[in-house]
Formats: sequence, structure tokens, C-alpha cells
Amino acid sequence: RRGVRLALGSAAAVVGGGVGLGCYVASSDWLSASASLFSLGGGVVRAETAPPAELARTDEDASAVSRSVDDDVGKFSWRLLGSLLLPDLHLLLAAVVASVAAALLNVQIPVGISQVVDSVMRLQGADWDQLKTVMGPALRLLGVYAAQSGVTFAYISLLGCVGENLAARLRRRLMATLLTQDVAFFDRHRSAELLSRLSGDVQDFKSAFKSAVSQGLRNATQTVGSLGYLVAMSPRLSAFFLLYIPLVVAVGLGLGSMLRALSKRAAAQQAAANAVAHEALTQMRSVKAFGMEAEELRLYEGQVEEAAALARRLALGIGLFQALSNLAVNGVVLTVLCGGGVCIGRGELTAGELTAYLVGVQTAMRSAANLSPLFGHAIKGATAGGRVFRLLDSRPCIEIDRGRPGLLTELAAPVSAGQDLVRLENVRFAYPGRPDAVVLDGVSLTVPSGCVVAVCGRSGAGKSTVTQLLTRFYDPTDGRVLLAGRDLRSYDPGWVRDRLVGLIPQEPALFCATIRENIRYGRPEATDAEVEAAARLAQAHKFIKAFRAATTRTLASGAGGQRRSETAIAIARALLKDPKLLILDEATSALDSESERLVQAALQQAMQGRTVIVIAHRLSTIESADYVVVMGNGRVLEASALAIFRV
Ligand SMILES: Nc1ncnc2c1ncn2[C@@H]1O[C@H](COP(=O)(O)OP(=O)(O)OP(=O)(O)O)[C@@H](O)[C@H]1O
Repeated sequence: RRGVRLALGSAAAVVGGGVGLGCYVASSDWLSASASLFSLGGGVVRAETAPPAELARTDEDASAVSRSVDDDVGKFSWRLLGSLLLPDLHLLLAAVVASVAAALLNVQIPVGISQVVDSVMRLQGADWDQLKTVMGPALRLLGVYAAQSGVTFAYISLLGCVGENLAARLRRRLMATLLTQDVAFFDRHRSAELLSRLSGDVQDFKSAFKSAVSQGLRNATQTVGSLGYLVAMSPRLSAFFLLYIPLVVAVGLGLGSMLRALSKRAAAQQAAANAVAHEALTQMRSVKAFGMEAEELRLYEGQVEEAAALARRLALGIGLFQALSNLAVNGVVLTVLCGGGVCIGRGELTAGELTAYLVGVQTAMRSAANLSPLFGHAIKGATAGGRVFRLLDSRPCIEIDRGRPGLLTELAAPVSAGQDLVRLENVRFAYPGRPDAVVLDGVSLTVPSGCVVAVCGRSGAGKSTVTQLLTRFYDPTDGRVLLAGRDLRSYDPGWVRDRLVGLIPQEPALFCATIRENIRYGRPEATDAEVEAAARLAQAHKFIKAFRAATTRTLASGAGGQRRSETAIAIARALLKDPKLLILDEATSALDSESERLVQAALQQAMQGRTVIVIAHRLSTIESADYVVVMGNGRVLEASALAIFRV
């Protein structure tokens, strides 16, 4: 009978494990299921997943955060996840098989333990013949342990590789998507936010994926498998034990929901304290000017004390929860021991089977407990993944699609000196991020080929905006920008930026690379001779010689020298492209007068024989222009040949 019972127990463990596994896998909606579970539970997870600044302080905030979490979870796509996992499908399948095997082997351990204990109990002495009867079951159990260790190693390492590949693939795809977005996209999304998508969110998504596959599969299989084993071994004892569980769960749920509410209040209070500190630290000059240091400290102390009081209550609650959990677990063990003792007395169980039963109870409880944080991880991972997937869905309005048929990659017609290279016709424009603020209100101007056009006007007049339309960072809301008589939209934006326009901005952006590499940026195929020629034209060749292998951090000593060098490199970089249209956006405005004199000389040389738009703020720049355009309030106030302007 004992052998039959053990075989039954072992089979029930496997079947139960299969059922647990099936339920886990079949609940493909587990993400939204867990979302609803947690929204019922009081939203502590929502607070955890929201960035600290968004911690809910009011019910309205809480529902806004919760809406955004639901939106993000909604963006999660199994199809996209599948496509990311496809190259590692074989590794993933092997990891899943190993993980399930580890769980099934684990639920067989009580069977082995019962055999070892029973054979030990039957020992009559310590001679070799007697010990040999224990060796068989012990070696079998050792085999199970060894096999379980082997598959555990396999699934953890395989899944680690799959997870890392998944994260790397997701990061690559996200970065590729970000780099193809138009400039308006970066007006809407701050760089800190995008970096957090690339790093933190991908990390959270990877961790959730790994725990859902490894911990989820394994613990679901183990929980139901162990319960199957327990019921098969002793239905009566199991009924006793299973009746006890709802009571424990009810108490746990009640206490858990109280703790979640308390945790939410403590987090909100801590956020309020942080807000007070943030305000004081960022407005430090005002705090000091009005002598409010003591008052700010009093305010902060009040908020911190309230947060600490809530945190202390939370700590007490968590302690109580932990103590009650221990009591409940020990209560189960004691119940099983007492009930099991009765069963042994009646001859329904052996001592070995009772020991194994206790191991099975602990496995079932531990596995069930391990399943519960998975829902939190799943929500966090799905929210993070949803945020990343939402970005992956972004499509730029101005798309660089090199080689797309129909787009011009040369001037539509040859333009000889003095003819219009660029013309703005009644252009109206508002930035997509602020559609109500009209920045250009019917601007018309002409840039003849081979001429230098200076654009001047007050700050905010829209001068830089004109250059942003010429580089096709944005398209006009109304009106047209014409290049060689054809709408700029009929040209390939990649060609416009690579070959047509060379932009020298006010704040040159240098990358952490050598000076050569910085000049070559935008035309990586340029030869050393071409780089040096461009550098010489921009009068930056002196720096090149001195810092042939240096990084940008060691350009020159002194702020003035550094700025001068950076501007010279930006000029060389723009010239290397040999652009048809050179745009100088207040390129010298941040320089001191000595540096400006040096750079201006370089610019004069660079501008020779080119079509140039120069946004000017100094008379010296305007003097060398052929035409001057004066802008104000998004309009062209005056446009004239310099000769007329001078009169
Ligand atoms: N990315 C943007 N999103 C929204 N508004 C913007 C953006 N860039 C500029 N603006 C606004 O557009 C208006 C015109 O800015 P623009 O930079 O073209 O002026 P500007 O004449 O070049 O001024 P400055 O000489 O100070 O650079 C300003 O009110 C500015 O605040």
C-alpha cells in the first residue's frame, strides 16, 4: 500500500505541476489581471511605478497616475515582445523546459525524503548490510538533487542570456527609433525622460520578463504540484490543512490592504517633504535674501516628522504582518504534525511520509508566497515595457528615408550667381509644442546664390526659427520654402542636411572624441587631407596640430580659448561638407571681443564665394553682408540691399 501511495503521490505531483504550469501559461492575460488585482489593492504599485515627482498627493493626482499606468500597460504588446525574442527562441524554449524540469524535480523531493526516512527508521544496526538498505533511496534522492541543480543552473544561465539579449535588442531598437525622430519629437520629450526609457525602463522590463518566466513558471508548477502530492498522500490531512489556508489568506489580505494604504500615505508625505526641500534648495538666493532659513527648516522638519510618523506606523504594521505570517506558517506545521501523528497512530502514514508531507507543505507555501510579488513585478515590467513600446511606435512627421523614389537629391535646376537659391513665401509657423504661439507670421525673403544675407532683429523675433525651417527641422504651418524654385518638401531631408546646409550654431556641440573626429562628424568618409583643409579654412589647424590625438576636454586653457576653439571646430565641421548654403546662427555671439575678432576673420574666409545666411547681432557682421533683413514679431520689417540700407 505504501508503494502505491508513494507512486500516486509522485504522479499527482507531476500532474499537479502540469496543471499549475498550464494555468500560468494559459492566463496570457495575467498582466491585465494583475493590474486589476493591484488597483483593487489600493495602488501601492502605481505609486511605486510613478516617478517620485508624480507621487499622488491628492485623489485627483492618484487617479491621473493610475490612468497613465493603465495607458502604459495598455501599450504593452505581446507581438513586439515575440519579435524581440524570436532570435533567441531556442534558448528561451530550453530555459522554459529546464525551469519546468527543476520544478517537477523539486516536487519529487518529498517522495525521495520519505523513502530515505522510512529506510533509516527500519535500520536495526549500523553494519554494512543494514546501511546498504538506506544507500539505494539516499542515492536516488542524491540523483534528484543533482539533476535539480543541473537544470537550475541551465535555466538561470540560459534565461540570463535571453534577458540580456532582449534588453540589448530593445535598447538598440529604441535608440534607432529615437535617432530617426524629427526635432519636434525632442521638443515634446525631455532628454532625461528618454534616457530613463533607455536605461531604467528597459532594465525593469527585462527583470520582469525574467522573473515571469523563471520564478513564475517554476513556482506555479511547484505550488500546484506540491498540493497534488499532499492531497494524494493524505486527503484527510490535506483537507485539514487546506481549510486552514483561507483563514490565513483572509487575515493576510486584510492586513495587506491596510499596509498598502499606509504605505501610499507615507510615500505621498515623503514626496511632500521632498517638494519643500526642493523649493528651498532651488530658490536658495531668495531664501537667504529674505532671511527665511529658519522658517524653511521649520517647514521641512514638520513635513519630515509627519512622514517619519507614518513610516514608523508602517514599520510596526510590517513587523506585525511578518510576525503573524510566521505564526501562521508555524501553525500550519504544528497542525500537520499533530494531525500527522494521529494518522501515524492509525497506520495511515509512516514517519517518513509525515516528514515528506511537512517538506511538501513548506514547498507549497514557499512557492505560493514567491508567486505573490510576481504580480507587482509584472505590472512594473508591463508599465515600463509599455512606455518603451509607445516610443517605438512613434513615427516622425519629417522622415529621412534615403533613396525614397521621387525625392530630389540635387538642386531642381542649376542656380547661377545672383539668382534665387532660397525663397520663403509668406511663411507662417508655430512650434508643434506651442501651436497657439505664432512665431513666423507671413515671412517672405529671398537668398540669392553667392550672396551673404544678414538677418537681424530683437531676441525672439524668429531669426533662428527661419534657419530651422531651412534645415527642415520643421516644416512651415503655411506658405512655402523654395529651393531652386521647388518646394523644400520635395527634397530628401537627409540630402538637405548632409549636402545643402552647413549650420554653425551659437553653442557648438562637441562630442567626446578627438578634434579630428569632431571635425569629421557628419562626413566620416572625409580624408585626413580634407579634414586639415577645412580646419585650415576655419583657422582651426593650429589646434589640430597641437592636439592631434586629444579629446575635446583638453582643447585649450581658459574659457575664452575653449570657446574659440569650439567655434573654430564647428566652422571647420560645417565647411567640410562644402555646403551650398552656409548658416551662421549668431556663431560669434558667445565669444569675447578678442576671440570674436579671430573667429570673424576665419568666417570671412569661409564665406568667400558661398551663399550665406548670417544671423547677426554685431555691426561688423552686418557690414560685410550683401543684403540685410530686419525681423520683428515674426515678420520681416525691412529687407534691403546693404547700399540702400546704409543710405
Ligand atoms: N522649440 C521651441 N518650441 C517652442 N517655442 C520655441 C522653440 N524654439 C523657439 N521658440 C520660441 O519661438 C520664438 C522665436 O524664437 P527664435 O529662437 O526663432 O528667436 P530669435 O529671433 O532667433 O531669438 P534669439 O536671438 O534670442 O535666438 C521665441 O518666442 C521662442 O521662445
